[in-house]
Amino acid sequence: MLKRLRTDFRLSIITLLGASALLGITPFAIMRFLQGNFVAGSIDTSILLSICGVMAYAWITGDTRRSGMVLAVIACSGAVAVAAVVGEVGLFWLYPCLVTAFFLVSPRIATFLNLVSIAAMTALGDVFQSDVQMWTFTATALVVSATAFAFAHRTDNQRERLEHLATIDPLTGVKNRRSMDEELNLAGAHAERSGLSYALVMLDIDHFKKVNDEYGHGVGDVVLVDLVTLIQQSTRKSDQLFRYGGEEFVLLLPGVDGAGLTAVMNNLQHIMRKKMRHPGGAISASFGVALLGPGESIESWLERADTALYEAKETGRDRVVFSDNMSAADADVSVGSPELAG
Ligand SMILES: Nc1nc2c(ncn2[C@@H]2O[C@H](COP(=O)(O)OP(=O)(O)OP(=O)(O)O)[C@@H](O)[C@H]2O)c(=O)[nH]1
Repeated sequence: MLKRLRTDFRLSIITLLGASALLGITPFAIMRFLQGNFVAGSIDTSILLSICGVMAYAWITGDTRRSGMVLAVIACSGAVAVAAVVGEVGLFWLYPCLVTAFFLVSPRIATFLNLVSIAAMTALGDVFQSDVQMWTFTATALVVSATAFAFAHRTDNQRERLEHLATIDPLTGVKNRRSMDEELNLAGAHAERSGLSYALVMLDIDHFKKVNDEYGHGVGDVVLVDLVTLIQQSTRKSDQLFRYGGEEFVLLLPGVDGAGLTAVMNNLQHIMRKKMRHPGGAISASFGVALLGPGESIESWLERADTALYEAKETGRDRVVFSDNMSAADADVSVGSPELAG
């Protein structure tokens, strides 16, 4: 439970808001019933129950996006309703609700909710003792909203930037190994649910060290970027390329097997041979290919592709080797040879 609170920011805000609502609104609900103000007491009770319901929904389903949205709407509309019933003292509740909305939904939606709530409050002219009080309230509420927006917008940008830094390889712009682990797990779960076939291609540039040694790291970097561009141009949009490390890449291909996979690999190798160049001439790559087997773990899948790549390197480079788990018939290659013509 504590781990979920630590790792899920929105869930922690929903829980904090729920706990604050329980502690902060309950005494007011009781007091209003005791004072005979049943309308205000009922509104407080409804807000309390709704917040508790949303909090329970968020914990059970993990859907904090929807829960956050509902909670932000409940908080803002609840504050307006309370002010409409109890008058001036109810105004103060809107301030925390305006700020909280920015923690629960996107800055744009929170701003919209803020403006609607402030406009609704201002429209309830009876709540205010004077015009000066009304405009003071409107101005201060707008200042609170604008400040909260600026803060939330900046935080969102920083979060996106951090996410980018943590998941994207800065040289080539493709996803890094960390993202790959997540995507492979998703692919495994999807394959189990839907039965869709997934192929994994591990590829490694041949004699890349020579390129670096002879022409410098700058030229090596250009070769890496060219390789990524070439693969992305030669594969489908749904295929995903990851930088596994150094000059090694992983290509995840959904929905291909058998003859289709053989054709994809033939095509890729053909294009690489034709177009991959460095100042000293052509550049080749070796490929290890594995199809995800039924019930197979991601680790075993990766290991089979890696073993196939190792075999491609050991048997001369510039070739494609299918993992031996893939039958020759599926791969549309001759029986007894797991590799395509090198
Ligand atoms: N330019 C550049 N080189 C890199 C980068 N990352 C790793 N390398 C280099 O890639 C080379 C990999 O060398 P090796 O592992 O010996 O592989 P190889 O020379 O391609 O040999 P084989 O794979 O056996 O064909 C090393 O020289 C690394 O310095 C990078 O981001 N940029």
